[in-house]
Order: sequence, then structure tokens, then C-alpha cells
Amino acid sequence: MELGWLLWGAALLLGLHVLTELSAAANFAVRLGFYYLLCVLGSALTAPVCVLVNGGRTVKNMRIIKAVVKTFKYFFGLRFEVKGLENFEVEGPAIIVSNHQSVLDMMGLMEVLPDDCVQVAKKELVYAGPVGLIIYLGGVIFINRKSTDSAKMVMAEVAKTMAAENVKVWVYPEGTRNCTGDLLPFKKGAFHLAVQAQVPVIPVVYSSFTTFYNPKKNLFTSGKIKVEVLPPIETKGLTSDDVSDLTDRCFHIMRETLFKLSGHPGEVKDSS
Ligand SMILES: CCCCC/C=C\C/C=C\CCCCCCCC(=O)SCCNC(=O)CCNC(=O)[C@H](O)C(C)(C)COP(=O)(O)OP(=O)(O)OC[C@H]1O[C@@H](n2cnc3c(N)ncnc32)[C@H](O)[C@@H]1OP(=O)(O)O
Ligand SMILES: CCCCCCCC/C=C\CCCCCCCC(=O)OC[C@@H](O)COP(=O)(O)O
Repeated sequence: MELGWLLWGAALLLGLHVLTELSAAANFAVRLGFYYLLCVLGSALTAPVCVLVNGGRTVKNMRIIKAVVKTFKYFFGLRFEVKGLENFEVEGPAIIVSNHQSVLDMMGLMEVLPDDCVQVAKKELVYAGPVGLIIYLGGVIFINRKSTDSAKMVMAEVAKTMAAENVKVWVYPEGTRNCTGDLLPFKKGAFHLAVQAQVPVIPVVYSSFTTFYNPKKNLFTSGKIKVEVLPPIETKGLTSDDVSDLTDRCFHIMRETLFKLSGHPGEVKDSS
């Protein structure tokens, strides 16, 4: 008899646990699905406006895209606390490097994006329907991550044109999304670009999303994101021999800032 009640109790607890997990998974899927829907609908409605106002593919469209994307955070209860925006005020072009945690980064990007700034993106994004179209219209530079030579060629071309067109270029040096609360080792493309164009590197760090967003735990709640724009790092006089040192320097400054903003002192290997 007692064993019977114990079994009923265990079954009840298991059932509750399964229900909680299912409801967390459903809640996560609905919220992320809604974000994708906003991106697709927002892009479909914004693309004609960009064409009508600016006539086609140009970085000027980013102002329009930014105004639309900046409204998304209210749907998800996300708040941004931004410091150091004055560090964007360099004369002429610059390379901006930041950590890349998730597709939600587009909201953080648009929260601080300076004028006349294009991003470097993987070429596959251009096929993402209306989102691909809006990214194309915004003047985003597409690279083929599967071909180092082709990516390097595109970056070398950008180095030549950024001064002529006075644009800033935003690169995610981790090269892929990473939501572990730490940084992946940096790829060197952004730093070669900065040295080739002899322009400063401006690091931007977003605090870890792991307290409110974690796909492995079906977690997507409201939350606060701290953003810090760090002082520019000059590259005048540097050569390709200095690229490794420059990369390491930025990596360490950004990692230290990431831990400071995220409120944990040491390394976090895995958020799962
Ligand atoms: C209105 C509603 C809108 C809704 C939508 C919302 C918003 C959208 C709107 C706009 C925003 C769009 C933003 C999109 C963001 C997308 C983000 C991404 O896609 S991240 C992924 C793509 N980005 C990157 O990969 C950038 C980082 N990667 C690099 O820099 C890489 O170095 C590389 C150039 C891609 C090459 O990578 P690869 O793995 O092939 O090689 P390595 O890095 O290992 O380098 C090998 C070797 O080459 C040397 N090297 C690298 N680059 C250069 C160079 N430019 N010149 C010379 N040499 C170079 C490097 O040093 C290595 O040599 P060594 O080992 O000897 O040092
Ligand atoms: C007709 C085809 C229709 C396709 C519809 C596709 C739907 C896509 C809908 C919404 C996407 C919104 C995402 C906004 C842009 C996000 C940019 C981004 O974060 O890309 C990831 C990329 O940095 C790194 O990729 P990986 O981590 O290496 O992987």
C-alpha cells in the first residue's frame, strides 16, 4: 500500500516535471518564433521604404532599419544600458568589433549602431527571404566563410573603399554565434582590415545573455543587456606582422569587459 502511494507520488512529480519542461519549450519556441516573424514582417515592410527613400542598396538604409529594429526590444521586455557611445566619435572610418551571442544580437547592434556603418555577414544570409533583402539593401558586405581566399579578397577590397566612402565596418571576430558566456578565439580578418586601411579598432562588448536567453535550457525571458563601447585602438604605423598582437590585445580587453559586465569574475566554459 505504502509503495503504491510512493509510486503515485513519483509519477505525479515526473508528470509535473515533463509538463514544466514542455511549457518551457513551448514558451521558448513561441518567443523565438515571434522574433523571427517580426524580422520577416519588419523586413518585408521596410524594404520598399528603403527603395523609395534611398533608391536601392546603400548604407543610408541602415538608419531606417535601425529605427524599426529598435522597437523590437519592447516586445520581449529587453532593456539596454549603454556606456561609451562617445568612443564612436573618431574622425573617418574605423573597424568595430563585438561579441556575437545569438540572432537576438541584431537588437543590440541597432541599439548603438553609428551612422554610415556596414556589417560583414556570412553570404548565406542573403537567401533569408525578406531578411536577406533588407540586409542586402542596408549595404552589408557578404563573405564566403568556406573560402578563406575569397573572404580575404572581399576584405582587401573593403579596406580600399572604406576610406573613399568614409564608412565604418562592423565585424563579429568570433565568426559565428556563441552563447556560452565567454568569447571564442578571434579570427584575424577584422584586424587585417584595420591594419590595411590604417584605421582604429573600436571594441564593443555586450554582457552575457545566459541569464535570460539560453536555447539549451529553453530560456528566453525579459532581461537587461549592458553594452560598453571601448576606446579606439590606433593602428597607424602597424603592419601585417602586428596583426596577431592587435588581435590578442582586443581579445583580452573584450573578455575582461565581458566578465565585468556579466558580473562573473572567471571563465564560463558552457552554459548548458
Ligand atoms: C527591418 C527589420 C530587419 C530585421 C533584421 C534585422 C537586422 C538585419 C539588418 C542588418 C544587420 C545585418 C548584420 C548581419 C550580421 C551577421 C553576422 C555574421 O554573419 S558573423 C559571420 C561572418 N563574419 C565573419 O566571419 C567575420 C570574422 N571572420 C574573419 O574575419 C575571418 O578571418 C575570415 C576573413 C572570414 C577568414 O576566415 P577563415 O576561417 O577562412 O580563415 P582564418 O581567419 O583562420 O585566417 C586564415 C589565415 O588568413 C589570414 N587572414 C585572414 N583575413 C585576412 C585578410 N583580410 N588579409 C590577409 N590575411 C588574412 C589569417 O591571419 C590567417 O593566417 P595566419 O594563421 O597565418 O595568421
Ligand atoms: C524564401 C526563403 C525564406 C527564408 C526565411 C528565413 C527566415 C529567417 C528569418 C528571420 C531571421 C532573423 C535573423 C536576423 C539576422 C541574424 C543574423 C545572424 O545572427 O546571423 C548568424 C550569423 O551571424 C552567424 O551564423 P552561425 O552562428 O555561424 O550559424
